[in-house]
Formats: sequence, C-alpha cells, structure tokens
Amino acid sequence: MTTTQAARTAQGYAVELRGLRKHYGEVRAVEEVDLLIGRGEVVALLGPNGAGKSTTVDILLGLTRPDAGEVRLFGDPPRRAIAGGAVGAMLQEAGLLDDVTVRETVALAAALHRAPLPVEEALRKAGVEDLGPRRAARLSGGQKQRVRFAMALVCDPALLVLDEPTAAMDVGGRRDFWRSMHAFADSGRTVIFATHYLEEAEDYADRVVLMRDGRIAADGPVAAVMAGVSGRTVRACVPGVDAEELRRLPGVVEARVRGDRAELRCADADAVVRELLARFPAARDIEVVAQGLEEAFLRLTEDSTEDPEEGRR
Ligand SMILES: Nc1ncnc2c1ncn2[C@@H]1O[C@H](COP(=O)(O)OP(=O)(O)OP(=O)(O)O)[C@@H](O)[C@H]1O
Repeated sequence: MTTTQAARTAQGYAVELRGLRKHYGEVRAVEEVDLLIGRGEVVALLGPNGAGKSTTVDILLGLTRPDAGEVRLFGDPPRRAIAGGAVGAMLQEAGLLDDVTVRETVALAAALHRAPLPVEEALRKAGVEDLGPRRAARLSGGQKQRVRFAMALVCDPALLVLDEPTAAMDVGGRRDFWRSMHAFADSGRTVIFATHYLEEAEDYADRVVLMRDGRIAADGPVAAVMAGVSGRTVRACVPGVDAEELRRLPGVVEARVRGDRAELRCADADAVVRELLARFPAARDIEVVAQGLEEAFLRLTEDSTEDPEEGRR
C-alpha cells in the first residue's frame, strides 16, 4: 500500500465528496464529482477557466449548496467542521477591510475560533510578520493574498483549502508562499489548492485532480496523470486517407486529418509508423514528436465541446 493509500484509509478521509452536482441554468458547473482525500495529502485541483474548480471548492466549504451529492470533512458536514476550527480557507474574493491593519485583520479572524494560534505566529507562518501595522488599503495584490493566508492559518486547521492562492503574486512571492505552504503541509496537514499553474501542481502536490466541464477528467500522481496522455505524436502526409481509417491502426489513440496531413496521437509510435507504411505506402514526410507536459495538460483540459467535427474531417 502506498503512503497515500494508507493516508486515505488510516483514520477516515479528510475530504469526502460523493455524487456532487451543481447546475446554474444550462451551465453544468459540477457534474457527478466523487473525490476522496486522505489525511496528509496535498492535492492540486487543476483545470481551465470554467472547469468547475471554484464551484467544487465553494461546495466543499459549505458556501454553495449542491443540487445533489454529499460533502464530509473529517466525517462532519462542512459547517460543523469549519465551526470546530478544522478547516482554513483562502478564497479568491475574500474581502479585506481597507482601514484595518493586517494584525487587526488576522486578530478578527482568530476571534472566530475557540483555539486559534497567537496572531503573531499566524503572521510569521504566512510570512507577513513585517506587515502587521500596515492597513489593507496599502497592500499589493500579492501581499493581500499572504494576509488571507495568515487568516486561513490562524485557526491552526487540519485542512487548508486554497482557491488560486498565487493568482496575484509575482515569481518571488509565489516561491515564498509555497515555502510557507510546504512547512504547513510537512506537519501532516491536508491541503487542497486550485490552480492554473501546472508547475505548481507538479512541484507541490502529491496528487492532481484535473477538472474539465464540471467533471474529474483525471486523478492521480502528477507523473501518472500526464503519462496517460503524454505518448507521442506522429505527423505524416497520407494522400487520400480519412481519419476513421487511421483511428483503426493499432497504437493510435486519436487521429486528425486536414487535407493530406494526418496527425496521430499514439500510445506506441513505433508500431504506428510501421503499420502506417505497411497500409499506406504513399505516406511520406513522417515525423515523430514527443509530447511535452504542457501539451499533455492542454490536451487533457481542452474543451471537449470545441469544434467537435474537427477529428472527423
Ligand atoms: N453563481 C453562478 N451563477 C451562474 N453561473 C456560475 C456561477 N458560478 C459559476 N458559474 C459557472 O459555472 C462554471 C464553472 O465555474 P467555476 O468558477 O467553478 O470554474 P473554475 O474552474 O473555478 O474557473 P476559473 O479558473 O475561471 O476560476 C462556469 O461556466 C461559470 O460561469
């Protein structure tokens, strides 16, 4: 059993989402999402704009009521877990009062909890101890994010939920933020963070949950998720062929044809090249290209409703 599996089964789950669904009119923001997160896991929620990450996070935190499904945090409904101080959250739109200082802001957040950390400790853990006397109105976007991080940490949570935590941060700010986050996760806490940055998921998460069109498109360690789509691509000029014939070649995962140019995504590119030449002797200009991580991610998250005819041409 891996450490992650052990974490999921040891003392129950930190997060259980079962059969979640949330529609806004015609928009299927979240559709049949099942997700179990063990204690101590650091999970990245990845996906393009509109994939359903924030809606999932909001449901997880009890801020949005799902149309269907069930949420448990450490076995409790979200509100009970949050009231008990088990959960800290850092959300994109959490407002800060302009005229209140950073120290007072974090103290206000601390006052909502029964057993908070000392304010100075939360400031230090979030790397904003120098900003204590500053008013929120005078902070940069990245500094505000760090203050929100301190507010999330002050209840000394077992689970930290972060929605695009580094959105307003520059490169240095992001590096410092993740250093603080790492220290937090190293103490055995559970972290779930939504991000657009593939490299953040790669560098900081044990596990990646990739959302697309409201559903979970892939779930696993980052290397395994990307290996599932990373294969290689064969490009060739194949006169008079159609995509359906190519799709039937052994080792082809996906085929697209534009005019005489064919592009084949392959599980086994060597086998595909051999078959291609055997069945289509006129094939020429054959190239085999490795697919990068970025490309694999884009493929996994590309909008499945976009240009549905393209592959059939
Ligand atoms: N309150 C709402 N009313 C109507 N539609 C909504 C509402 N909240 C979200 N949506 C829609 O639900 C879908 C999922 O949105 P969501 O914000 O969860 O995606 P996301 O993956 O977090 O995107 P982003 O990366 O842009 O933050 C989108 O199409 C969005 O427009």
